[in-house]
Amino acid sequence: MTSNGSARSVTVGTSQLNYLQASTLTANSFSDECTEEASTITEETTVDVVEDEESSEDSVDYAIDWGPSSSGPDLYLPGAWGTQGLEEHPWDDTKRPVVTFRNYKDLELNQSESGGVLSDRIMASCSTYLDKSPESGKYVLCKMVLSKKSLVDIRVLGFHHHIQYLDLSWNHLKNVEALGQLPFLMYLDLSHNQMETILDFKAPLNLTYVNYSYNTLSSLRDISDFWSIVYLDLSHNYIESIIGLQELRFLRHLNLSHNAIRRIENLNNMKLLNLNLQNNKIESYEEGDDVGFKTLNYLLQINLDYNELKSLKVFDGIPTLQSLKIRDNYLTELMELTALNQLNFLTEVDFRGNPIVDMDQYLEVCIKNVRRITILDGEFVNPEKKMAVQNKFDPSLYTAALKSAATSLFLQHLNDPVLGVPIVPFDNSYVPIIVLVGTPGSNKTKLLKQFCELHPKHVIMGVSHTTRPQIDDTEKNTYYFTSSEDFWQMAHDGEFLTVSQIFGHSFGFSQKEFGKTVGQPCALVLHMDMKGALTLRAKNSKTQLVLAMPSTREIHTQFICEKYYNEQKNASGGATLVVNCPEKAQDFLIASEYIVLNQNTKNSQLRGDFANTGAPEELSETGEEIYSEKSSRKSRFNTLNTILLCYKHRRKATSSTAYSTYPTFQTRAGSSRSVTFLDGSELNYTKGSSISETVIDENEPLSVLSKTFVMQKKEATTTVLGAASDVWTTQTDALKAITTDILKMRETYLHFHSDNPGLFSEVIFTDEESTALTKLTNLLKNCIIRQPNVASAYQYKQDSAYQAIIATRLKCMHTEINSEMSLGQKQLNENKFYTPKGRQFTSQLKKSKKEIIDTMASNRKSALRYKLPKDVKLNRKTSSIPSIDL
Ligand SMILES: Nc1ncnc2c1ncn2[C@@H]1O[C@H](COP(=O)(O)OP(=O)(O)OP(=O)(O)O)[C@@H](O)[C@H]1O
Repeated sequence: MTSNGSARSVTVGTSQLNYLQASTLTANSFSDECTEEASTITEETTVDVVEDEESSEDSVDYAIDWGPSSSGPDLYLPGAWGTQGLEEHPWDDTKRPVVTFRNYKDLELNQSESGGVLSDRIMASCSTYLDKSPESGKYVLCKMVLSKKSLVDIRVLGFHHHIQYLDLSWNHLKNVEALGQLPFLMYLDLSHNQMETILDFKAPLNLTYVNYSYNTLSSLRDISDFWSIVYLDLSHNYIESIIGLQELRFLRHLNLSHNAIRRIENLNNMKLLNLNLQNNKIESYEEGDDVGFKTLNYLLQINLDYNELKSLKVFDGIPTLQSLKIRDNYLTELMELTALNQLNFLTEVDFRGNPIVDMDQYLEVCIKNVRRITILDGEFVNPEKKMAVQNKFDPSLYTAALKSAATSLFLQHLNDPVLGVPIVPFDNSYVPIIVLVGTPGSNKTKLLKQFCELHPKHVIMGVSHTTRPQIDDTEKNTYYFTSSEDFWQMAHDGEFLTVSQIFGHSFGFSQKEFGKTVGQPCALVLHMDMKGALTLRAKNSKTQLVLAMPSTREIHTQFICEKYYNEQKNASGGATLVVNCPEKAQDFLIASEYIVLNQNTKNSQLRGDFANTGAPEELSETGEEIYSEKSSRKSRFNTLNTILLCYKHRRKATSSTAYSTYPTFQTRAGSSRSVTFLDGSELNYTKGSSISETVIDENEPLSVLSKTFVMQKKEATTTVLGAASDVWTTQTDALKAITTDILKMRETYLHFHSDNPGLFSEVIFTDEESTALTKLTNLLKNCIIRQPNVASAYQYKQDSAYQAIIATRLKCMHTEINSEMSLGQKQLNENKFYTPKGRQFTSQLKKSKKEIIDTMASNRKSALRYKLPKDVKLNRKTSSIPSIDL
């Protein structure tokens, strides 16, 4: 025997060889030739066996180390029959005793063998290890590597029904019916053949590995008979659609790459771990029962490289996904990445070769949406980068608060303090501050008011500024209701200590408001969200935080419902249109001009920027729309008692049946109008017709109860924007959404509390009022009494140092005024102010005036920057602590 490995001689006992011979003969019906050869081996015959490190493809002889005391039937062979499936590499030749009777290369092929007919001779030289037959208990050949043998006819395999492992790759096979007689077949490699049909033979009992890659399959069929398959490779074929695989409930690895598949379909409920669909023609995501990756609840890896995908929506419902490869597709929208933000286990994504990769902020958006990302486009994502992105888009409560504190400090420093206003440095304040911290809708405002009424002498309620509209008169003293412009002007002027955004509105607590407790023996009590409270805390560590929440989720939900929705009055429900109104609401018209409402609409309110969203009073002769104050949308809706609500306020919404009877704007009797929708379709309507389609997009969300629609007017055409299905929602849905938001916030706050022990001085339940008020009172006592220098803060205005500063500033101003006056006097003397004719300014005067203004400005600046002279010392008197009777 020849070999290409290192040869060694082993003495094999007769009984062993007889056994080998016998078992192989009985089990495999070897040819006579083979039998003869085996029977010529007698006692003490020396057989060449080979240790070979190369693959078994060349069917080299392998050694069997029988061991000194081993005898035939009692031989121990690892991996007894049926256990192979449990091992990692069940047919790994390097771990097992392997047998081959002859070397394939030594065979002189006869005519039929050369023609591609598989014979026992070839099989004997290509078989490898033994295993015990479950039928006879004798050892039989189980592994057959028949790769690259130019095979066309493998019918002889039908006589070897113990084969478990069969490698038939790189042959010319078209028909494999004979495999139907191998009931124990587990591993089948038929890659690189000419197969046109998939698994066209009787299903073995436990086939687990199937490789049909590089064949000519153009379609699939129902292969549910082969239910035991775990690994299925169908790559490099011509398959156009995925069918017939759904019943393979043990299938874990499916390779369909390099085919002509256009749709991801018929994969529902499969337990795949690994799916390779690269190099196909998958284009778009379609909605449907059997399309997409629905209910693939085990999937870990998907490869969709080199397809034609434009959207990532298809990945929405794969909770377990860890790796997503989608190179060289047509992704052009960064927004698409938001589809991945629910995939909590996704750690590796590859978008190389897509247009989005070249977009600004690609990296940030990726990192933001794939929160656990570790490998992006083949490169490790640096944790610092991740942290930076997280701080930018989704900072932790602490980070957000610190950023906000830093911003407000920065703004304060940019702005000179206003002269004469006693601005108390917040960070050095001794004024006790108690902040009730909680989510919106937790009823803390009510509790706060009760607390202030309980201790009118010792508690001052801090009033914040807000851009949200006032709901009713009870809110009069709760906030300073401010326009957005004024609010942000104040913010930029550094007047706020905190700024928070809640449900699209801004809330700020001003330095000035804080100053109002100066000189009073009181504590300042206010309510805020967590970010605002932490900002105050960051600036003044003496701020006492109190977590104020309803005691249970159920009660919290109930409070939210009471606050944001009046269910009693909402008799008949109604559709809510979430309209995203652009800043210039005037550009929009509300479609249903007249809305007939039922009786229950007394509390309907118009909110938002609709004041000028008027429908035209009438049309002029030339078709122009004429507006008047009377026709403004606000007055119209007020008179008609229509329900138009800002979605973002979501409060006191009273719904009722609303009938849209007229289209948007008044058309002259009998005349008709047309509206062009997004998809280009047109809607014609005349006076009296009702319109039920709706849409809109962008910026501020508004709700419109009743089916109405909003359009953008552009000269002659009126276009309806957006897509109706996206924006319509019922009022109940809107309430659900806000409840979910707030309850989520509740969880975050509670976690924050448990993660930061000691941060909150007290926790109170807003639904247990008397206990809560007692706790607050005790806290108040502690706050006020334990402030050692409380009195000196109250004496601030009497502080001589403070007076010295003010005096100096006044002196500077005085100098400034004097210098202005003398300059004016000088010019007056020089007669530069007036023309001979009288009271008209000359250009020279204007110039002089400018000079005066400039001088004034620079004087004022220097006056304001005046620092405390070194010899003036702050002399805080520590007077006795005011008596507090609580
Ligand atoms: N200056 C501020 N900074 C930060 N958050 C603030 C500020 N003023 C008010 N808030 C918070 O804004 C949120 C919304 O205010 P709003 O008045 O709408 O609340 P609410 O729903 O009435 O609250 P509650 O039901 O707890 O009384 C509340 O959580 C409130 O505490």
